[in-house]
Amino acid sequence: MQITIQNITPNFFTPASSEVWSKNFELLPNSKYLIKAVSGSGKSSFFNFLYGLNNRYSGSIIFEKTTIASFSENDWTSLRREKISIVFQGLRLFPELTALENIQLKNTLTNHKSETEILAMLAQLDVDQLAHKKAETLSYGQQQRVAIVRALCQPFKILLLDEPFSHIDQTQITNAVNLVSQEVEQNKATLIIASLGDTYNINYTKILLL
Ligand SMILES: Nc1ncnc2c1ncn2[C@@H]1O[C@H](COP(=O)(O)OP(=O)(O)OP(=O)(O)O)[C@@H](O)[C@H]1O
Repeated sequence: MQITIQNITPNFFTPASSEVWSKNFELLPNSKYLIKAVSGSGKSSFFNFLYGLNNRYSGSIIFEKTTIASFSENDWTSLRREKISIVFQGLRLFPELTALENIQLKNTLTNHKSETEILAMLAQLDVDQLAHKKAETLSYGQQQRVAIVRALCQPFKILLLDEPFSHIDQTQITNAVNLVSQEVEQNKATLIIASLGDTYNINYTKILLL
């Protein structure tokens, strides 16, 4: 899904000059982007704008030909079920549910993956043995890997990952990047990763400094 950004600026803080704020640019389907940000420069705010959780900005964000400011809550619900997926910086797993229950809660909305496929993805990130453990008992790096798998358990045209690998070791980052890349290509999606510095060895269409 093509995303057109037209001159957006947050209303609740004054951002420093960057390649995102107050600029016009497009994010293309089948492409990978890195938002390389300084802490506090607004990358989580930018993701919240794209995910429809915050509309306190001037300018326009356009999905294909429609400005997202015109979407109703119902529009957002169906977009978040079938078109746009996210790993939040804070993950937002349900602590009392197991890793697998967290994933299935999302997956059952569209029955996107079978349980066998979900367990295979968890195995690819070396957390399959934790499938039946409560999320709150997992380390942050293990929770990150569960949240990544959860985000892949729906159809999507846009995948937003906010510092998704910050607590994961290099071997597992490589495995996670491979899994994410494979799913992004299958979905012909736009991948947008935010990071404070690491580039994760991904061949980006463009790196934007924020
Ligand atoms: N609800 C809010 N009300 C007022 N100011 C806010 C709000 N949310 C964020 N801010 C401010 O907006 C700026 C950007 O915050 P944001 O969380 O988007 O940054 P970030 O780049 O993701 O930071 P980090 O990398 O440290 O997580 C900060 O100055 C923050 O204090």
